[in-house]
Amino acid sequence: MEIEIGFLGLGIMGKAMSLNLLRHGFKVTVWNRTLSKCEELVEHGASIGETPAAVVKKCKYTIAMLSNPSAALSVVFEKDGVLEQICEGKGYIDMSTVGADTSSKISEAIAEKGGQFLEAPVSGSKKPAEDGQLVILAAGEKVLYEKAIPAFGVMGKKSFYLGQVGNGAKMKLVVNMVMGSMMNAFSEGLVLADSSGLSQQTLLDVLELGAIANPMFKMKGPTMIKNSYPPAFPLKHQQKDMRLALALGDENAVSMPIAAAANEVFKKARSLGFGDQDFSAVHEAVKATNPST
Ligand SMILES: NC(=O)C1=CN([C@@H]2O[C@H](COP(=O)(O)OP(=O)(O)OC[C@H]3O[C@@H](n4cnc5c(N)ncnc54)[C@H](OP(=O)(O)O)[C@@H]3O)[C@@H](O)[C@H]2O)C=CC1
Ligand SMILES: O=CC(=O)O
Repeated sequence: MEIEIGFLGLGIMGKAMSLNLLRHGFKVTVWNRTLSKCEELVEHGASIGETPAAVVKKCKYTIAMLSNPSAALSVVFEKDGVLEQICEGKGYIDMSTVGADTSSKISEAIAEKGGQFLEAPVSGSKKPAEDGQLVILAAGEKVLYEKAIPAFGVMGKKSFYLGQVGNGAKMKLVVNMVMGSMMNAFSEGLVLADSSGLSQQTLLDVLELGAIANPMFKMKGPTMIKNSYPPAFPLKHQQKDMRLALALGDENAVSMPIAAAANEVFKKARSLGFGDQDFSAVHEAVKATNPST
C-alpha cells in the first residue's frame, strides 16, 4: 500500500499495529473513540482524523481494530461512520475478531457503496503485534488482499487468504476456542499441582520439555503462579470469542462441551471483576472454585 492508510481503534492491538506501520514508513491517519489515545501516535508521525468518516474520506485504505461486533458495526453504520465516505476505489479492512454475520453485514453495506471489503482478524497478542509477528487470517475481496500485502507484511509474519467473507472470522474463532479451552486446562493443572503438594514452577519446567510445550504456557505460566495478569489479551475479549465460537458450533450442530465449560469459567472470571485483566486471569475463577488453594 503506497498510499495513506487510515487506522480506526488504538487499543492494545491497534496501537501496536499502527505504530509498526509508521515505523516502516507508511503514512497513517488514526482515529480512536477516546480521541486522546491518538496523541501518542501523532508523536510517531501519524495524523488524526476527527471521525471514522473523515479518515475514510482522506485515505484510500482504512484498517479497523475494534473490541467486538457492536463496536465494529457502530464504527461503520453510525453517524460519521465509515459508510458515509466509502466509495468506489476505496477499501476497508476489519481486523477485529467478530462473527461471520457481523463481517457479512459490513461487507454487504460496503459493496453497496461500491467499496471493497476484507476481513482480516489476527492470531497473536500484544507482543506479536509489537514485533510485527501476527498471523493474519484474511477473507473477502482478493484484489484488496493483494493491495494489503505490504501492510500485512509489516504487521504480521504470515498472511492466509481464506476465500469468501466469513472464513477469516470463523478460522479466528476456531483458534481462540481451542486457546480458551487450553488456558482453562492449564489453570486447572496449576491448581491441581499446588493442591497435591507439587511445585507449580516444576510443573512449568516439565510441561516445557514435553509434547504439549507451547508458547502460551511458557509466556503466561510464570505470571499466573504469581497471581499477576497484566492485560495483553483482555479476558472480556476471550470470553466474547468463546461466545462467538459456541454460536458457530450451534449453527453447525457441533457439540463442544469442553469449550462450553471453559466459557462458563471465563464468565465467572468476568463476574469476579477480571474482564479487563489478561485472559490468564481465568486462573482466579478456577482458584475460587477450589478455595483451599
Ligand atoms: N489483545 C490481543 O491479544 C488480541 C486481540 N484481538 C482482537 O482484536 C480486537 C482489539 O483487541 P484489543 O486491542 O486487545 O482491545 P482493547 O480493548 O485494548 O481496544 C479496543 C478498541 O476498540 C475501541 N472501541 C470499543 N468500543 C467501541 C465503540 N463502541 N465504538 C468505537 N470504538 C470502540 C476502543 O476504543 P476506546 O479506546 O475509546 O475504548 C479501543 O480502541 C478485539 O476484537 C480482540 O478480540 C485479536 C488478537 C489478539
Ligand atoms: O486473540 C488473541 C490471540 O492471542 O490471538
